[in-house]
Amino acid sequence: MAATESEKCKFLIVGGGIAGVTCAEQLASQFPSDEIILLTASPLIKAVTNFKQVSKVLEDFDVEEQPHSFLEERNPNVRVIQSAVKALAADQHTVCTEDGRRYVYEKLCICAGARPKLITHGNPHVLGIRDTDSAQVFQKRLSSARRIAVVGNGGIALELVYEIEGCEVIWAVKDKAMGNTFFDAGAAQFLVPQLESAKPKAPAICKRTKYSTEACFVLGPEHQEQSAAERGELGSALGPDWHEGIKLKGTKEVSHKVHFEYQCEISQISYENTLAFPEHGSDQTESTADKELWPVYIQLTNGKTYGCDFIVSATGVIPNTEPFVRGNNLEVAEDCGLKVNEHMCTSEPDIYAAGDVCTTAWEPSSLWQQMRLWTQARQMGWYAAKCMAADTLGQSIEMDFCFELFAHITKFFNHKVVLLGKYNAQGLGRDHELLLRCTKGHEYVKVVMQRGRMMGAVLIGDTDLEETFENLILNQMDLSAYGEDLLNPNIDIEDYFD
Ligand SMILES: Cc1cc2nc3c(=O)[nH]c(=O)nc-3n(C[C@H](O)[C@H](O)[C@H](O)COP(=O)(O)OP(=O)(O)OC[C@H]3O[C@@H](n4cnc5c(N)ncnc54)[C@H](O)[C@@H]3O)c2cc1C
Ligand SMILES: NC(=O)C1=CN([C@@H]2O[C@H](COP(=O)(O)OP(=O)(O)OC[C@H]3O[C@@H](n4cnc5c(N)ncnc54)[C@H](O)[C@@H]3O)[C@@H](O)[C@H]2O)C=CC1
Repeated sequence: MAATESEKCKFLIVGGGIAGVTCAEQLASQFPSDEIILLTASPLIKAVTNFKQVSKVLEDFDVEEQPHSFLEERNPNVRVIQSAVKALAADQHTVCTEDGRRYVYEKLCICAGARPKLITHGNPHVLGIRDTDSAQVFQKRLSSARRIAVVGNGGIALELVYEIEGCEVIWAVKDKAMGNTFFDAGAAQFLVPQLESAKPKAPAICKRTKYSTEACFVLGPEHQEQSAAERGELGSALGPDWHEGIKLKGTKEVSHKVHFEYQCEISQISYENTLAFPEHGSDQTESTADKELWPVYIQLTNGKTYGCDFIVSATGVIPNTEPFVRGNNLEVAEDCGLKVNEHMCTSEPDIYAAGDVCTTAWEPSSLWQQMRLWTQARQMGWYAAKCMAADTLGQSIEMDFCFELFAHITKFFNHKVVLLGKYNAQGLGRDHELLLRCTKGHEYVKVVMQRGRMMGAVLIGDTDLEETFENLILNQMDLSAYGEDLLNPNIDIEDYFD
């Protein structure tokens, strides 16, 4: 195709992450005689394999990072083109890519994901982790580090502070307890002792989504200092177990050495040898009183200062919307995601969005909330394809059942973690109560009840309760009569409700 030529297609998908690939595959199976074009900025795509519906809403699947040919071989009517979208003209149904090509679509699904929302940009001492490339840069910098600072209190920070060995970690946490996006102070208290002991030799086996990559963790010279994101390239997001097989080790002979600084943020960053911060502002802990020189210094809002080798900003994500929003009437939410309605449609005709790039703007079920996670990226990609197909065929479609109940299975600090419904009583106001069961080092079970109904649960450890609780939350049965017996370990709760 000549550089100025346009190519027409019925379905155009942008993004080779889970959302885009799932959307393309679903459309390919529904429209076997139409070509589906998938445009992606990244050289590899994410393929979902071994998908199993474990229960009504819990899913289990593997994710593999694969070359484009893998998707084309699985779906002969999908063509993958590696080129980043530079502009969208929604009124002309046209997308332009960085290599000067134009694609005229009938229906477009934007699945461009997100990138780290760093505390500051352009600072070589502040790293974000998103894709294989940025993980490689992090690993390389860590290998020569004595002390790093981690800022943020969500998924990435939780994983890092547990996985890093041989390096002191200063963890600046905005909240009163760690892990605020996933659990409450009680669960945090249950998990903290894991940081004070050495990591077990073998990781706990936890049946849940697995991640593997074809790309090996060997750095080319061009990757040594800068991540692809810093070079303006956009890779797709890592997922569960991304750190397995990578050595996350610094220069010291320690297992875990995490120093918590709660309820504070970084207020200032200063560079090599400048020692810009008055020492009287620091407390005289081992960490702050030392006279070692560091490449970078952080000042916290609690007045303390620390020197470190670099800082990891694990402070959430920002959706990749710029090339799509410019010049169009796409509505954008407060978190910068493309707003989508209950049919995954944006505010522009024939444009859909799914995964991390979008923000759900429909009235959600009382037991569901959006979180930028793998499972939701897959579900949205799949459902967006169903909606695109229904609109093309003039059919109606109902919201998929997966949006009825929030469900997430993951692993933190070598424990299986299951989150269901309003697991942190999100939006329930004061009108709720919590039931707790905890065996130190073994399991932590928290149930959120409202007017006798189960609204959510946090299950840490091998509790085996997820399916039963999923059912109890979904059927909204009045459980007042059972009281605290709901969590009585001597009662087989499954028999109760059979
Ligand atoms: C370190 C890390 C660990 C995680 N761990 C978990 C976990 O344990 N469990 C979990 O559920 N979730 C986890 N997540 C979140 C999960 O990975 C994401 O929510 C999910 O992968 C998002 O998928 P996506 O397809 O929406 O976006 P992405 O995977 O980001 O894919 C976006 C795609 O769009 C392409 N793209 C972007 N802009 C353009 C453009 N202009 N033109 C063309 N292509 C473009 C990119 O190249 C990429 O292929 C983790 C995330 C990170 C960063
Ligand atoms: N096991 C899992 O399910 C995992 C999921 N993920 C996902 O990957 C994505 C990226 O992960 P994270 O960056 O950890 O995002 P996150 O959204 O999970 O957490 C961001 C954290 O940063 C804090 N924060 C925001 N701005 C801050 C600031 N200026 N100073 C201090 N703290 C600040 C927030 O309060 C929050 O605690 C998320 O969508 C997350 O859900 C990541 C790792 C593991």
